[in-house]
Amino acid sequence: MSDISETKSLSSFPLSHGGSIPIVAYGLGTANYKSGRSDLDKAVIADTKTAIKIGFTHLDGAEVYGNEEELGISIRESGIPRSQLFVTTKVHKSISSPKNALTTSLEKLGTEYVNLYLIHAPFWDEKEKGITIEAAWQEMEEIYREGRAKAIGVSNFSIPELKRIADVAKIQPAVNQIEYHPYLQSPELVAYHRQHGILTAAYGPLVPITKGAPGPLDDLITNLSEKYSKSPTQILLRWAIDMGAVAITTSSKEWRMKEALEVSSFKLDSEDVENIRKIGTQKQRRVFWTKNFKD
Ligand SMILES: NC(=O)C1=CN([C@@H]2O[C@H](COP(=O)(O)OP(=O)(O)OC[C@H]3O[C@@H](n4cnc5c(N)ncnc54)[C@H](O)[C@@H]3O)[C@@H](O)[C@H]2O)C=CC1
Ligand SMILES: O=CCc1c[nH]c2ccccc12
Repeated sequence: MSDISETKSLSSFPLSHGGSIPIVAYGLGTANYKSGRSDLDKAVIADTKTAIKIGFTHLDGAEVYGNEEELGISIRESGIPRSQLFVTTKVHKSISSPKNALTTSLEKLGTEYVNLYLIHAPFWDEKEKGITIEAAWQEMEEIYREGRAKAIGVSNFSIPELKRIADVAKIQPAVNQIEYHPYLQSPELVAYHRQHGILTAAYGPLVPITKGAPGPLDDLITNLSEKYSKSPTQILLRWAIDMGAVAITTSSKEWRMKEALEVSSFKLDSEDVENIRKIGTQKQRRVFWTKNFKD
């Protein structure tokens, strides 16, 4: 992770594959995902266009969210040049061939490249899908060399899975997108990221005030909210960023989107970052992919 002192007033973090990644992302995967429908979801388009209009430049999509077409339309209709946006998508269902999967995703997105392409999760049956983690990563590297992804990475990978990649990689992952918040700090994994130049991207950053509430941080978050005149949401998003992670959040409400974007304009004092970290360790809560992780 980046050094905490370096994050002051930054709106992006550098990526090991070149370029930079905005510190806050708008996610299309929880509130927005589309299940089993073939028609366009107009609400997703409206919400995503609002997100782009008010200033989100980092958009977090995935094959399995079923809304890459909606994301593509939102980008085109936003009027913001593609070069000013940072678009992520991920492969999971079609992991048998990441290269073919990306071809389909790019068609749906209506763009020639993504800024970041991720293997969504290491949880697949290698015999059934006919591909190992090592072979999947080698295809990801080809995608990077082709220029169809400006950076490549993974999501939900643990240290043993990252080591399997490290053993064969010519290009190490730039990012591991994981569930990360004060109640799920995965310190060994995050230390591994730091040692190997992998940026942590945090999904579920608000778990302590959503599915993880109530909890030991409740009083501290209320106090810090008063101290900084910022909402509990902003305190938690900023905590993730001040720990060196990109914060991926979502909402269909414009005021919540604005609230999230405003976290670029302040920074928590280091003792407050540390207090949240310390008190957060009193509770452990994983919300996503709970059947797959062995911990
Ligand atoms: N790679 C992966 O496996 C995963 C990736 N993601 C990505 O991360 C994005 C964000 O994930 P989330 O966990 O939804 O993010 P999150 O932890 O930021 O939660 C967002 C939700 O919290 C609500 N919220 C905000 N402030 C609140 C408050 N004060 N009280 C109560 N509710 C509040 C919002 O309205 C929204 O519904 C997804 O859309 C997706 O793009 C999410 C899960 C897994
Ligand atoms: O990425 C977030 C979790 C997730 C995994 N598969 C799906 C499918 C649809 C929405 C979210 C997710």
